[in-house]
Amino acid sequence: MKLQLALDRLTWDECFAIANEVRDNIDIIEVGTGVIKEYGMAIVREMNVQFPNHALLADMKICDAGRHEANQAFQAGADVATVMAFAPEATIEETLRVAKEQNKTMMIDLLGVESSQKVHQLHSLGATFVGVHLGKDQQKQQAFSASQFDIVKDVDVQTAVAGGVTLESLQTIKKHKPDVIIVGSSITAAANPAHIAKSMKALLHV
Ligand SMILES: O=C(CO)[C@H](O)[C@H](O)COP(=O)(O)O
Repeated sequence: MKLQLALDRLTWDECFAIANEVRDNIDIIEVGTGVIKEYGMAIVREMNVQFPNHALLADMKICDAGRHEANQAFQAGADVATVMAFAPEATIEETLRVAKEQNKTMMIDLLGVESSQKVHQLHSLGATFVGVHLGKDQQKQQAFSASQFDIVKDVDVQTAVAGGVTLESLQTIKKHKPDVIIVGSSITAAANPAHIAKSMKALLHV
C-alpha cells in the first residue's frame, strides 16, 4: 500500500514546503486540481524537478479533450493523471490510449459512482486503476464508509482511495488493501504534517 500526499487549496510555496517536510514518508505526490487551476502545468513541472524520486500524480480530473489534457500532464512530468468516470467513453478511451503510448498511467476517479456495473464498464474500456473517492463537498454531509469499496471489490483493477482519510480511519481502510491511500488535509492542515505522515506510513507497514 502506497501513501499519496494530496496538495490541495495551498499556495505554490506551501505545496513545496509541505512536500519537503513529509518527503521521507510518502510515496506519491499529488498536485491537486485547484492547485493546477491556480498555477497551471508549471507547478507539476517544478514538482517533478524538485522531487525526481517520487512518483507524481497530476489531478487533472479530465472530462473532455482527453488526448490534449492527458498529454499536458505527462509532458509536464506526471507519472499518473486522472480522468473522471462520468466523462464520455470517448474521452476516457483517449486518455487511456495516451497513457499506453507513453508508458504512463490513468487513474479513473470514481467520484459520484455508486454501482459496480460502472466500474466493470470502465474495466472493459481498458481501465486498470480506479480511485474510490468521497468528494470534499460530500465530506460535509457524510464520513467515508468502508462500504464505498463495494463497487470495486469484484473488478480486477488496482484501487486508490481518497476523501477525508484520517489516521483513525486508516485502520479500517487498510483492511480493504487499496493499492494507494490518498491523504490531503489530514496531513496538509496538521500542526505537524511530518508527524502525521510518519504515523500513517508506519501504520501501513504494520
Ligand atoms: O481529489 C481530491 C479532492 O477532489 C483530494 O485530493 C482528495 O479528496 C484528498 O484530500 P482530502 O484527504 O483532504 O479529502
